[in-house]
Amino acid sequence: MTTSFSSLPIVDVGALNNGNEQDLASLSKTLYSVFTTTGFAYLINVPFSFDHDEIFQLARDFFGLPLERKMRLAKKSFRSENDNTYRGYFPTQPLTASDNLKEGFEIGSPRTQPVVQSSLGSRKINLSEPNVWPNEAEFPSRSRLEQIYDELQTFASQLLSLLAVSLGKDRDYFSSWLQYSLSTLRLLHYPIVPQGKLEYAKGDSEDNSVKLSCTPHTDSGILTLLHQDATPGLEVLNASGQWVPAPYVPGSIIVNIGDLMAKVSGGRFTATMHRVRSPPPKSTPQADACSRFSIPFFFEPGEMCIVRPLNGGGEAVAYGEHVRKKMSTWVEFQDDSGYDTT
Ligand SMILES: O=C(O)CCC(=O)C(=O)O
Ligand SMILES: [Fe+2]
Repeated sequence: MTTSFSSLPIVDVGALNNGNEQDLASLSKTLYSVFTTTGFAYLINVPFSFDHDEIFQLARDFFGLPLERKMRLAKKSFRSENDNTYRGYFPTQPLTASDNLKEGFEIGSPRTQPVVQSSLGSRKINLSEPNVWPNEAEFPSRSRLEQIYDELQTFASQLLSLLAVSLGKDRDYFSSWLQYSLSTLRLLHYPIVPQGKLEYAKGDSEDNSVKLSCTPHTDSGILTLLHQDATPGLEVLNASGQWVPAPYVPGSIIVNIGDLMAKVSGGRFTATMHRVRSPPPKSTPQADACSRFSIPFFFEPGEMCIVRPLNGGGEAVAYGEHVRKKMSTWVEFQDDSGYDTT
């Protein structure tokens, strides 16, 4: 259960670099405490070869491509002649999702994954399909993004080991989950919403004039590592029903628990609801436009990984089934021929 927190805790993960056993044990306890209360935290001293500026420059480079080039990478639901169903680009959908106004580019594992035929059947979405990329000349950063994917996967796996220990298991308890992991690195861009097109959040008792670019949700997987830029917007729901802002803290990333890990922990860890407010509109035509970029990394097990609560209660489910069920609520998997061409 979440608590009535008023800000997110900041956790120093430097112990993962120094490898000191006592520090690691203490970090494991801290993570347990955070994930059983807020479900969300800032992490500092993260062990990456890239910094904030570099990763957001890559996102700006991608979204700066002409729409027609990005649409060549669009998922089949947006461009029927394309083969990719799960990885690739999705455009903004102002007609069906004006309170979810975002474009995105999604990358799975850089390594080829075996297609799980038995789970594919007649289904439209192939969770294990290869990535699609712009050509090298228009976007030379493919290998850098693949490297970033791998670094995020390694770091998330280290956190998972600490979570296993915090739940009374061996460090390697969840390792088998990660064969053919479906983790997704998602570049996101929330454009400025033109005045007059702003959608109001429904049933928001706290403030009826909230404009959203990403509706309230929990993430599906094990945990999410989020890079966000300095444009505010992310808000996290506390136990009192208040939306607590979670703006960028310089040098940090955010971590939050997904549904899967909440389930496996028998409800001890909490998958906390969050949403994103629309970037503020330009106050005058001369004012600087300040659209928002964010880069979540959804850390996920393999499609066939069987997930069951550690305490033995509840039903066992294959992760692929869990994620397919959840997908029906994701805006980028709802067809919309009226994608934004502006
Ligand atoms: O943009 C953000 O800050 C959060 C995005 C998010 O929650 C998501 O994509 O699941
Ligand atoms: Fe999310």
